[in-house]
Amino acid sequence: MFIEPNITGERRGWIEVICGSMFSGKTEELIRRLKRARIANLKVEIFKPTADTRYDDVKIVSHNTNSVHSTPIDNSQKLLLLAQNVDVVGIDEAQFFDSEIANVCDELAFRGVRVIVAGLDMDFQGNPFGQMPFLLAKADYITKLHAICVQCGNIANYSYRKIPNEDQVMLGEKDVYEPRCRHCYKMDGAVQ
Ligand SMILES: Nc1ncnc2c1ncn2[C@@H]1O[C@H](COP(=O)(O)OP(=O)(O)O)[C@@H](O)[C@H]1O
Ligand SMILES: Cc1cn([C@H]2C[C@H](O)[C@@H](COP(=O)(O)O)O2)c(=O)[nH]c1=O
Ligand SMILES: [Zn+2]
Repeated sequence: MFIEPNITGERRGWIEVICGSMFSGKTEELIRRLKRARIANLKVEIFKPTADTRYDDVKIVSHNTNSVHSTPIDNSQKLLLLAQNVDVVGIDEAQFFDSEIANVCDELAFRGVRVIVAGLDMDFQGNPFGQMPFLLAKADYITKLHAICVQCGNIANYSYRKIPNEDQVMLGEKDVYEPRCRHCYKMDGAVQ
């Protein structure tokens, strides 16, 4: 479990990235860390991309219906304006943000903000998703989570798409995706 660094005195910023497959618990872990920051009386702001309308237009919602209020934004630069005088910034579904998201998070961290980012490291084809590789490169702390493979019960690293659609972006839940381990992901031809 991630334990917050114990920093006293001068405010210091950093970037935490929470990654993994769908259903691995990224949103739950993001919510857990943000709630703890609020318990510590820190000023917290939470953002998600406007593209993510799956469960709710405004809230961040985990697959087990845990939720927190967030601000949807269509451009990562808006974080620099909206996150002024904030101690902690939470960002969900980071894979959907534009090419500046990693630089924006870096700038926030240099300003002294604790930035907690959650996102899919791989798309359904097992390729790096969006700007996640850049966020992972700039992160001070990385947590990689795993779901349970619905086929065999081992730990799952992949998000298997059950529907024949080649677009990288396709919003969905259990109707479209299932978490699978490497072996079960390969079994159904997801790897050539
Ligand atoms: N196959 C699975 N493996 C693990 N968790 C699952 C699975 N199917 C459903 N869940 C539920 O999903 C929750 C995690 O949801 P969430 O935090 O939204 O994940 P993520 O953001 O990584 O997609 C788990 O606590 C569990 O209740
Ligand atoms: C693998 C994969 C996923 N997506 C979409 C599906 C969901 O709407 C989100 C992931 O949400 P979660 O919080 O991680 O469960 O991303 C996609 O568009 N393309 C993909 O390849
Ligand atoms: Zn499996």
